[in-house]
Amino acid sequence: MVVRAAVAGASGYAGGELLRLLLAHPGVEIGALTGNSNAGQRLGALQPHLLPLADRVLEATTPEVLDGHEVVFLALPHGQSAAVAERLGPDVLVVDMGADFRLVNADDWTAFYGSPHAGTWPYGLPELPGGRGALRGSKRIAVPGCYPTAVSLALFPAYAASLAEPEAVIVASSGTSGAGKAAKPHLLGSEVMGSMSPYGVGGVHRHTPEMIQNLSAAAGQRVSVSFTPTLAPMPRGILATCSAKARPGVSADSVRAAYEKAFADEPFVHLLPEGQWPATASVYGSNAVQIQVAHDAAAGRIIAISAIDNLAKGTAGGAVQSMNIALGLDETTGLTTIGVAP
Ligand SMILES: NC(=O)C1=CN([C@@H]2O[C@H](COP(=O)(O)OP(=O)(O)OC[C@H]3O[C@@H](n4cnc5c(N)ncnc54)[C@H](OP(=O)(O)O)[C@@H]3O)[C@@H](O)[C@H]2O)C=CC1
Ligand SMILES: CC(=O)N[C@@H](CCC(=O)OP(=O)(O)O)C(=O)O
Repeated sequence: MVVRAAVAGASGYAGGELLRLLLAHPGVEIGALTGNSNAGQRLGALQPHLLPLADRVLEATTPEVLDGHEVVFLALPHGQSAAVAERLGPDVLVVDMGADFRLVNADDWTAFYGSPHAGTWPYGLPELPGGRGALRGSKRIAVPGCYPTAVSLALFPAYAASLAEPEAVIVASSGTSGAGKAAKPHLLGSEVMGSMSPYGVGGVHRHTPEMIQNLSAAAGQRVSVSFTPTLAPMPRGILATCSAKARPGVSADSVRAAYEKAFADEPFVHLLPEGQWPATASVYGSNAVQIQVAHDAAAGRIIAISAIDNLAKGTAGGAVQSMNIALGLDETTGLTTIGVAP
């Protein structure tokens, strides 16, 4: 089976990474490529690493250009997907890499994104409890945010096994590509190089409600989340350090056993051997997730650390993995766990 896939937002970072993966996917033929301000440009001028597509010209992002494909990926700024998606037919598999359809609670959407809620689609994080069932045969997929991917995978086993109190504290560092290609003053090279800095502090980052949604579903009760993102001087990668108070009676052995059970059959999530720690360099360019967990007995806390590539498992790789499940393909088709090092 070969499906024809269009990519909206092909000039951006997420769209570019998606095309890199789709070029190596045996079940996908690349159809229309669209942009916004760059419509009419050669892709080679914008994504020079995608040599086989260098002479393709970006079209405008319209439903007419995107319709007629079996799969349409939307790699657009949040708030832009809904108007396009609603004009695509019900038989088209639409995979939204933006935030528009991730949240269940409309009030959360409005509070963090400041616009009316477009709706909720099946959530593209297959590793979560019940995750694959929601995606099989679906024609609509909401790809998770990059931080919620890293954080939810690091902490859901502790909540699913009732090992942690319902309050989580998370500090996560992201590479600069997480913010997209558009120029922003705090992302100038001279601001970022050789420095790390926090942003979105105090419960205001828009990924916070998404983390609460995922962890609360795993726990079966509301989990509060204190999330502090930091910017790291690297192009890609997220390292999420997550901790929660351990419930009475929890031991290092019970924590380890819960994580081993959660990830035993996962093709992309690797619980590292004890004593080895996740590193963004190890997952660079791959769909792999590295996780390690420890029980800090003195502090009475569980510490779970994850590393992902924000553009791979954190968006484009996660999108392809979920597309594979929706289409009934092997989940790993076209995806690698092999990183690039050093
Ligand atoms: N970067 C990352 O690590 C992650 C990104 N995402 C999500 O993926 C989506 C794309 O992000 P990213 O690639 O980083 O962003 P970029 O800024 O790099 O790319 C944005 C893309 O959207 C297009 N675009 C901009 N404005 C509009 C508009 N009004 N209508 C239609 N198209 C428009 C741009 O086209 P043009 O260049 O032609 O103007 C470009 O192709 C976002 O929703 C983002 O949140 C999700 C997880 C991680
Ligand atoms: C480093 C950096 O700025 N990262 C971005 C990640 C957000 C992102 O891409 O998420 P969505 O998919 O939800 O838009 C940020 O914190 O805003």
